[in-house]
Amino acid sequence: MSVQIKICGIREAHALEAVIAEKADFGGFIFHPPSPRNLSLEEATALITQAQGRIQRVGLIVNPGDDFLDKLFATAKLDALQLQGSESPQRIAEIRERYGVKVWKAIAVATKEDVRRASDYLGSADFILFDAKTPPGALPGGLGLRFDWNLLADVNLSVPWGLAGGLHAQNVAEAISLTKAPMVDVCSGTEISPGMKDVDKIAAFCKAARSV
Ligand SMILES: O=C(O)c1ccccc1NCC(=O)[C@H](O)[C@H](O)COP(=O)(O)O
Repeated sequence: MSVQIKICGIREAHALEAVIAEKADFGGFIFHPPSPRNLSLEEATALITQAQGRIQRVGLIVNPGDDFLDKLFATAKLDALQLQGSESPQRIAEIRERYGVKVWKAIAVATKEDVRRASDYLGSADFILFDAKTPPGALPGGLGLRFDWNLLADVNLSVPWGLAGGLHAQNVAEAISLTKAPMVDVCSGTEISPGMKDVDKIAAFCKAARSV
């Protein structure tokens, strides 16, 4: 089976059309006000409706409270929620149960110990995304930083997983060959500047990921 692809940080209708045209598997929509890719509920609802039945829609959020999630799920129909903060396995189980949505957990990786932390989420998360750990005080993702892919050499999880962090068209094939990641996630590697997607970079990334 070929690698699955998620293009994250979609903000514009034409970028979403490009992601769908390239047959990416997942489109990511970010709800995090400090991010240059942040969407209002209104903006997100338009994109999520445009994407319905054409690509799986993943909402990305950091340590969300129920107030925000209640509003989000009242307006937007997401296929999965990606949690990028310090959410505990208990909180993930709670969100899954309360909203009846698949929950992905992003694990911030700098060391082997970080990779081992993924096992804490088996039984609560539906999907594990290994992403690069970012510096204290910085955004928890979308910075184009990568980690040592060798840290994933013996990953063997009972849930699906993916690789993120600093991927782009020029390195994604090597990353897949080395890690055997079944899914790759990219944000800044498909942009000309933070939050501005580029259709040629989206196409090049998808082509390179499928070349392995
Ligand atoms: O992208 C953001 O702005 C962002 C903000 C807050 C939390 C997470 C964020 N992105 C997470 C992603 O899923 C990215 O695709 C992932 O971190 C990889 O980003 P990049 O290294 O830029 O490809």
